[in-house]
Amino acid sequence: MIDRQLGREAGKKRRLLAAVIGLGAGGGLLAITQAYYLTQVIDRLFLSKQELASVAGLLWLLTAIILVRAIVTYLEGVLSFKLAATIKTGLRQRLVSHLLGLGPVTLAQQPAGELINIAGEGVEQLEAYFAKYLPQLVKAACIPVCILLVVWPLDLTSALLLLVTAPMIPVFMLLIGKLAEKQNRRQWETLNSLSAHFLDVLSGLMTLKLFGRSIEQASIIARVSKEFRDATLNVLKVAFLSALALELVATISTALVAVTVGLRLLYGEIEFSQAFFVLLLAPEYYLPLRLLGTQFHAGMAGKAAAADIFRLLRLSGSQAAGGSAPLPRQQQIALAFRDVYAEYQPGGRQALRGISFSLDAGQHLAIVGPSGAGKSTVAALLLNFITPAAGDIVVNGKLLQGLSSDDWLRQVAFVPQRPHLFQGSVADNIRLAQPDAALAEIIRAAKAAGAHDFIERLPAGYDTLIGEGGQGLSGGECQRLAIARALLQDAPLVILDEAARGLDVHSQAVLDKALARLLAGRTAIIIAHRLSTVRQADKVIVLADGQISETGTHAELLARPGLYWQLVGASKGGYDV
Ligand SMILES: Nc1ncnc2c1ncn2[C@@H]1O[C@H](COP(=O)(O)OP(=O)(O)OP(=O)(O)O)[C@@H](O)[C@H]1O
Repeated sequence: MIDRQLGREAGKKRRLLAAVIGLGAGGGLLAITQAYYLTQVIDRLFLSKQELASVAGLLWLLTAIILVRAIVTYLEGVLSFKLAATIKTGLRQRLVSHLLGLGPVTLAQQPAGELINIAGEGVEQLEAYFAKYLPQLVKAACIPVCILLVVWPLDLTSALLLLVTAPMIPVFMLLIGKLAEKQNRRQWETLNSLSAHFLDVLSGLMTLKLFGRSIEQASIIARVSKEFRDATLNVLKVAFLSALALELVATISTALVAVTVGLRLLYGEIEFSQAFFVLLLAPEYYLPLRLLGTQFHAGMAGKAAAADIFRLLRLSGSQAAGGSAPLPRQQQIALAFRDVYAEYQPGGRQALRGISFSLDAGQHLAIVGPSGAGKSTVAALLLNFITPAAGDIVVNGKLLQGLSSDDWLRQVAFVPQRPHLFQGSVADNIRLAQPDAALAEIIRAAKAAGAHDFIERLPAGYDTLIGEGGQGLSGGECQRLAIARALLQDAPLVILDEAARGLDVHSQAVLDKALARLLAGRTAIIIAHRLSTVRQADKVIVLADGQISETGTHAELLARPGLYWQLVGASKGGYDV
């Protein structure tokens, strides 16, 4: 009935949990006390015909008990929501930092819509589990036992009736529990798939429109939505059915106690005060069990979401953890790959097989090769997105695996083909590389990146909002912003994934100048797509199927009829792969 992992989470907040349990049990004891004093008041007033004044003390006590009971119920509600909120916040923070720690490669393998749903709606589902289901479960375990202990010495027949009928409720719950769990799981999975599909369609809308497939996708979303509606209706059906059955069991059981007590009262086998006390306690006895039945489904929904939350928390990533050796800021960086192998899944296809090369400080290396040859994997290794499966990467004589990842990544500027612009101002997007940079430094970097002029033309200059929901920028403009970021970072190693094609002559000339400023005096690894870039590189390596097929300068490579010669020849001297 308690999910082990969620139980462990609650156990971490022992004090709050104990307070919630204490208040719940306290509320139960107060209900018994209230019933006792109410019996006393009625007995003295109506059967013993005492004056109202003689029971004034009892009435005050009764009022105080009712008041304290209300306060206890209120506090229990507040604390159980606090317990749920604390666990939810902690779990969501853990989940987000774990997902970020997995790195971009592993994260890209998970459906984004599903991740958003699990971290958002999934964690929210736990509120009902911790704030309602769990406290109710504890109350259902404590309060009936307390009432039974009170009724037993007073009236054995009623006590036996209570004892025999009570287990019917949990037994019935267990019986429908499996069905409810299955339905909740199905509903949750359908919601996950709906979110994943919707996000997929949104991000690929342009492609879908181009191929005229957007209507088809809309009907797929409609179908999944219908599945979700059906799954929700099934959950509700089970919930209504079980609530009805539980109410029925509780009502019949209460009536059974009432009838036997009434008959015995009629034949004088039991005193009025005893009978009335038992009658008042009987509904209080079944109430926690009945309420547990209604909270049960909320609990099952939380359990279904929890399974996914903990699955993600167990997921291990391919991101290199890095070592602990500090790497103070280096003026220059020399690099060497020694027989490096790489794979994206343990035991999976090898993306790089025995790569070795070295690069002196300040040298520029161009990596060329057909699609899928492993060019981006070299960059992914240097950016610690993945760990080498074998072999060593050496930075200024030290093993990269042993170096602090934060220290290392501060010294690497990465300019991807399609840089991501975050929601925020232009200045904030450039400042990403150095959060405390002054505006003057940002403008200097933007000028060197050839971005200043177009930024000035934007509606609010450096304060213009870009990214999602903001002003759109062209591909060339985005690249120049990324170069400005890299210039501001002023890192000794630059990794550049050159955009393949698409810029007009003027924009390309501006971009080339910006790149020349960025690369000057720095060690650089360039995933090259243009012949002009390869020509200027100090070294070129040609990758094919994860291995180095040739290495040399542009002139040396062109002099022999190898893969490079073929690549350049195929592009009629323009090399644009
Ligand atoms: N995230 C990933 N998960 C699994 N396999 C991957 C992943 N990224 C790349 N690969 C595989 O690794 C191999 C090398 O890919 P890589 O992206 O390094 O090639 P590339 O030369 O950069 O190609 P392109 O020029 O098309 O970008 C390919 O077989 C590819 O399918």
